[in-house]
Amino acid sequence: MALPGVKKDGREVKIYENADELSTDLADYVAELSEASVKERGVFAVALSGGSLISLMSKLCEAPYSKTVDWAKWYIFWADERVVAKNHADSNYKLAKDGLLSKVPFVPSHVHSINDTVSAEKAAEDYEFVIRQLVRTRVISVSDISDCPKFDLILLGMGPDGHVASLFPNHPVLEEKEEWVTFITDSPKPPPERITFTLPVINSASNVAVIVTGSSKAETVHLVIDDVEPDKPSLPAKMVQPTKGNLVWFLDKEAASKLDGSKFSQ
Ligand SMILES: O=C1O[C@H](COP(=O)(O)O)[C@@H](O)[C@H](O)[C@H]1O
Repeated sequence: MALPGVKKDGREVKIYENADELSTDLADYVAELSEASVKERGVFAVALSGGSLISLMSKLCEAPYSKTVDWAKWYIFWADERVVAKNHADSNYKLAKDGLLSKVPFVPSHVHSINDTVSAEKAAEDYEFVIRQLVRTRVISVSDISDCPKFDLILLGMGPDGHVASLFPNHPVLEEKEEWVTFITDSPKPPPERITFTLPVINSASNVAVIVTGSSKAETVHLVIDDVEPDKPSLPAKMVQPTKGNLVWFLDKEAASKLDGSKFSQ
């Protein structure tokens, strides 16, 4: 069960005793959104990230969710991907395949991984093309205030430097307003070549969840959520502000340890 959290500026912050409790509630949250979306639209379009997120989603592959979630209605995407072969240890697809996709009955043709045989630039272009096709057929909704895709759920992690997806601090792609998917070849965290959803796409989603654990990220969580130095250039995680969608932060106690305590009394 979450410790007392807070709802602020449309953003919900949930804090858990440990990663195990976070994982249980995250499974519940994703399963509920899946059910609501399938009821409303007949499908659930969800974008994953890599990193620690996938092991924190493991409870979704266990009972009761393994049986109750309508996996056949899921369409899977990646909010970011490293441009490496799909069987490479750095691949976000491989991470999800080993930890998630191989454990429950997803429809293989609904799993939209990147083209790993081309350059980062071409992979981003191809991925945006695939998303455009699925927006056209309404597998992915469209935002009513921009022409951006409106994913039912985008799941993000956050690095200690405040990066989300492959949007890194001070990188020019933070300014990208036209493309839905872009690429970088100079990631400060290896591997250097990556593709990533842009901020307009992330901020057009119906639901965005940022899942963060561990004390190494506590200072950045504090800077982002307590809005320290609001006038300074933003950390990428601080720029995640869905225009009309819901934003939920899932934190364990360590990641939340530097938050202003007063903000978390009910
Ligand atoms: O490089 C990446 O890092 C972030 C954060 O990873 P974490 O292991 O610190 O949670 C991840 O969300 C992103 O997808 C990945 O490519």
